[in-house]
Amino acid sequence: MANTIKKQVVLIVDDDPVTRMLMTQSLTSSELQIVEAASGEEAIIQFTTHKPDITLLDVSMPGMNGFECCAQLRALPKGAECAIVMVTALDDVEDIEQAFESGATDFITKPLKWPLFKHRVRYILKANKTLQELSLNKNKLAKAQSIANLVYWEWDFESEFLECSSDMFDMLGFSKETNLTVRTALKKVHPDDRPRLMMALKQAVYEKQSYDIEYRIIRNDGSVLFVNERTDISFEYGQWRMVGTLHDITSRKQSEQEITYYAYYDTLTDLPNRRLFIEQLETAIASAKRHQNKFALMFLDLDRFKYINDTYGHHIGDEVLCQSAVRIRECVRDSDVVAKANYDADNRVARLAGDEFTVLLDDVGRVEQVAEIAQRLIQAFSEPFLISDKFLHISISMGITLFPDDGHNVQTLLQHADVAMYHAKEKGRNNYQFFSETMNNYLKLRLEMENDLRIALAEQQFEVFYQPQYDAQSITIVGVEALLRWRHPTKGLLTPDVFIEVAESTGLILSIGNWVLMQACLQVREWQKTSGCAYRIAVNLSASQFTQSYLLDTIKNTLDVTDLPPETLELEITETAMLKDTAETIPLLFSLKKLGVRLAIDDFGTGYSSLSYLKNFPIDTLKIDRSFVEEIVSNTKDCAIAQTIVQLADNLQLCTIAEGVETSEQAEVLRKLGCAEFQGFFFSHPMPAQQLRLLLDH
Ligand SMILES: Nc1nc2c(ncn2[C@@H]2O[C@@H]3COP(=O)(O)O[C@H]4[C@@H](O)[C@H](n5cnc6c(=O)[nH]c(N)nc65)O[C@@H]4COP(=O)(O)O[C@H]3[C@H]2O)c(=O)[nH]1
Repeated sequence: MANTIKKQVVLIVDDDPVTRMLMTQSLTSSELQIVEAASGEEAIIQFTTHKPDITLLDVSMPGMNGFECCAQLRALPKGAECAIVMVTALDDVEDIEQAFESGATDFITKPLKWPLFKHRVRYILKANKTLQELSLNKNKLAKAQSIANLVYWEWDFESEFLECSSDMFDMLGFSKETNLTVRTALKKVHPDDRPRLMMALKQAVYEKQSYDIEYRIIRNDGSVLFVNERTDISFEYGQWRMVGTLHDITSRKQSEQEITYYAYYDTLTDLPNRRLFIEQLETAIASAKRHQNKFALMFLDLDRFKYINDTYGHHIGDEVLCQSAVRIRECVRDSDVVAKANYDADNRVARLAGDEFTVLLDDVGRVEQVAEIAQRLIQAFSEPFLISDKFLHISISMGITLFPDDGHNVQTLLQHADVAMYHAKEKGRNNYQFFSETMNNYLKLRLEMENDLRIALAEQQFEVFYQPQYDAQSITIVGVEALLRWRHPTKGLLTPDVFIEVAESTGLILSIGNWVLMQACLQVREWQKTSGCAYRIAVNLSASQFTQSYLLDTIKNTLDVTDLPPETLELEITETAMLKDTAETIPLLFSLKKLGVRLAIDDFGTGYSSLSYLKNFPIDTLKIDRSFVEEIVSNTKDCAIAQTIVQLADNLQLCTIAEGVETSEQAEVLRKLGCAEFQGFFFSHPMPAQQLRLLLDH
């Protein structure tokens, strides 16, 4: 392909044809295209058509003179980029000044020196091209800088003024006319960042060390701009100078802050999350070690939160968490302990997960102070939460550990606070507990037990024992109570008092309970079939089994599978379980009753003893608790209570069965009181199925 170099265009404007001709002759070459105009008016037309690179413009022409023409050419498109050289015969200073004022690039005087003329024109063309390229590059640079949010400045160390790009005035909030000095620019820097920048500047001036730092600028409207300043120091033309760029990194900083927020804060409550809390705890440990002081860690858990979430839905649950966060914060904000340590109280509270919160109290002098705050927190939750027109009562259980007394590292402190919190839950919730080593051992045992229970279930280490229940008059067996036993591989045969509570709290009781139910029904059905007697089987239901929505289906299914006559199955439920949530339990009791099974209240007299519920509930039997039977012979009060229970049962046409009958005297008193049935060691201990079969056979 031919290499076509674009010719540069020269416009010659002169009313004298001879001058035009001579100029053309002098300039004619393969690189230049010559265009002529005989007047200012024609020059405008030619200029618009050819867009020349240089215009040689005669000053004195009839009509529009050279100055006027020059001014008009400059206003045309591309007019600013063309070199306009005034050709004047008048070697007069005023003319020259007027020429520049009207926008001329240069001037040549007549008479023209022809050997020099073409060199002069070529030189001006070249210079103009370089200038244009320079201006183009400058524009490109300015554009690039503006895209990159970059401004620049220059400082020659000796002067106090800064030379800067126009965008820098905007960035700092100065008008473009401002004579910007280092001092005035520094005033815009955030006071916290200023000393750092001044230090860098000093090193630059005295040690010629360039710098690269980030700092904040406060703009006139108060908004904060984050900038990154990079500098370069050089020695040029006998002078030290420093060039710097300022990069607006505000959006990057904001993104960084956002990322940090998501990484370190809980978006629901705005509290520090687990990660930030662990870092704070580490810092607290390091600081307490350095200053040899104490701090406290509180571990809070909302009581019944799961219930609220399940009952009212997650949006209410979330609101509870938010309001709880506010209450905890408020309590801690007022705390003298936190104020004393000059820490940001808001950051002392964290949300670890779900309904678990922590509070760090620094520089604790006396443990009593911590107890006061704990009490204040408990108090703060005594007021109900108002959420979506509902008043919800939520309490907290709290475990407290102290550094260094209860642990030296994050893990131990947290673990022990958790143990203490667990203990608070066990103590009936809505309270706080300080950690103690005994507590720890106890909980370790519990954990072991929980583990063993799972194994027991998987490896079928459970057994059902049966204790006969006798008719008080005939002393014949009318039924049996199924009682769970655990044949532990190392600890031997265990009774429920050792493990039932752990099974309850871990939920394992559900699987265990279902297993007992099935096992007992199968067994008693077999006895019924072989003996032809309608023996009754009493099975204990734990509170959690009783609140399971599928209890009814479980019972139905067990009856179906075992073919047991429903009226021979008696479900023993404690008073407490039955009265926990009567809105739910009453319909359930009626549904169970509809299946035909019998219902007994276990340990009657030890719970609420609210007699009013008896007439509302479809109950068949009251079991007189062992505690009343124990001293029934010697203690008149116990005897009176037993009597009242029997009379009450009679009035309501319920059956009574006395538990824990150990002596014939007790049996005698109870018989006289009118108690219908007996169960106790005096008659028979709980025993394995094979053993009981022998008893039944007799
Ligand atoms: N001192 C004394 N005690 C007597 C006498 N007669 C019977 N007992 C004991 O009294 C308890 C009666 O059972 P409970 O009140 O339902 O109390 C039961 C019941 O609440 C619970 N339990 C037992 N088996 C199960 C089960 O399968 N599921 C559930 N949820 N709980 C069970 O464990 C509790 C304790 O059961 P056990 O240790 O088997 O203890 C049994 C029995 O061995 C006596 O004359 N003197």
